[in-house]
Amino acid sequence: MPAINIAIVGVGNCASSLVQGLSYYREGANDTVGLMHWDLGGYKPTDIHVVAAWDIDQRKVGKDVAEAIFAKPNCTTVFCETVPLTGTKVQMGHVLDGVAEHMSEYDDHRTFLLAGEKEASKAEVVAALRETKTDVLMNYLPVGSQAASEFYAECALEAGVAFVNNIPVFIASDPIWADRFTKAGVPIIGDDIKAQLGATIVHRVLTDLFAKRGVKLERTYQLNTGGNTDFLNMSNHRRLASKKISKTEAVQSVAAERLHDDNVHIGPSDYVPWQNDNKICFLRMEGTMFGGVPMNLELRLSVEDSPNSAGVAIDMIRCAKLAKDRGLAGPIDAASAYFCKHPRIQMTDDLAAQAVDEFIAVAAE
Ligand SMILES: O=P(O)(O)OC[C@H]1O[C@@H](O)[C@H](O)[C@@H](O)[C@@H]1O
Repeated sequence: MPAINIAIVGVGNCASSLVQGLSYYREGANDTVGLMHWDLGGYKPTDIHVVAAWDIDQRKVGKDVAEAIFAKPNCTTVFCETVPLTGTKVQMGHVLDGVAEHMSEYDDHRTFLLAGEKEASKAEVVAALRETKTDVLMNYLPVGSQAASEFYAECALEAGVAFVNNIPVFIASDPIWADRFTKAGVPIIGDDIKAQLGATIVHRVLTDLFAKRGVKLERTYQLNTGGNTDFLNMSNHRRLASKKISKTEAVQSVAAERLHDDNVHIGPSDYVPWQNDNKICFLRMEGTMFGGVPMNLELRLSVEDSPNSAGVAIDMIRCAKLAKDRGLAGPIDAASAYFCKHPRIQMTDDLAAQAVDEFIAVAAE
């Protein structure tokens, strides 16, 4: 199998976990533990190589990706200390609204923004994608980066590179963008990555269970706290809107009956700096069961957010490459439904898992 060349936009915690994972699995340790697929349609994690990367933070720009992933403000757990140099240097990106809160507003770090460093133009990004023979572009910009995500989506379209939209900005699920990818012959998977065993999938599976067992879900909340830049960004409500829509729709879409807005509260709830990349989710579900008798369920989930995302990203990359190999274009619906919170077409996670397996089997033929 040939290699899969990926480019990364936004060398934050999620990118750090992904790149660490590529080394972790390359070293042969724990071959398959923590993966949904070791061999996905003939592609293994060891086939993935980072060939281009963009960021806008001086602490990362100019460094090899293997070093930039450990630069501040990244704070995720280091589970692979020795990541060999990739030979790929982080380039200055295009800023627009793709700037994290800690750099834009109440900010000690503004100086780290590369004043004087020329921003990458669209032509330069497209040329770099072509020169490096990038197969898949991973969008890891901060939540709320609408314009910047659209800029890189445009670059992917022009370069004919598959686009994986990990963030809650609506591109794969937006009919106009979906149509543009279809017409350009370019596959896209998105929107908003659903963590391996995160708040969304747990909440969805339990909501589906209520539906299947005939228990009427009356009220629910999902409160999340964390201390990474994602949570810091989301303390700015302007950047939060699409994230709340994405997370809420992910749960509403599997409920037997849509809950009234007053009875569902799902969102990032608070920024707790000392938590760093540890995310804690508090979940409550209230229902009515046999005989109209009430019940409730409470759950607390504690996860390291970024490895939890990387465990899914490693499969999205390979599905995007399989789609590209097969000449598929536009949103890849099975993969988007299984791996993302806000796909164009929602499915239960059981059906989505089955649809992904079928997609892999057909795509690999
Ligand atoms: O735990 P959930 O609800 O699946 O959400 C997790 C993911 O949500 C994404 O929006 C974040 O950018 C990721 O950092 C995170 O891993």
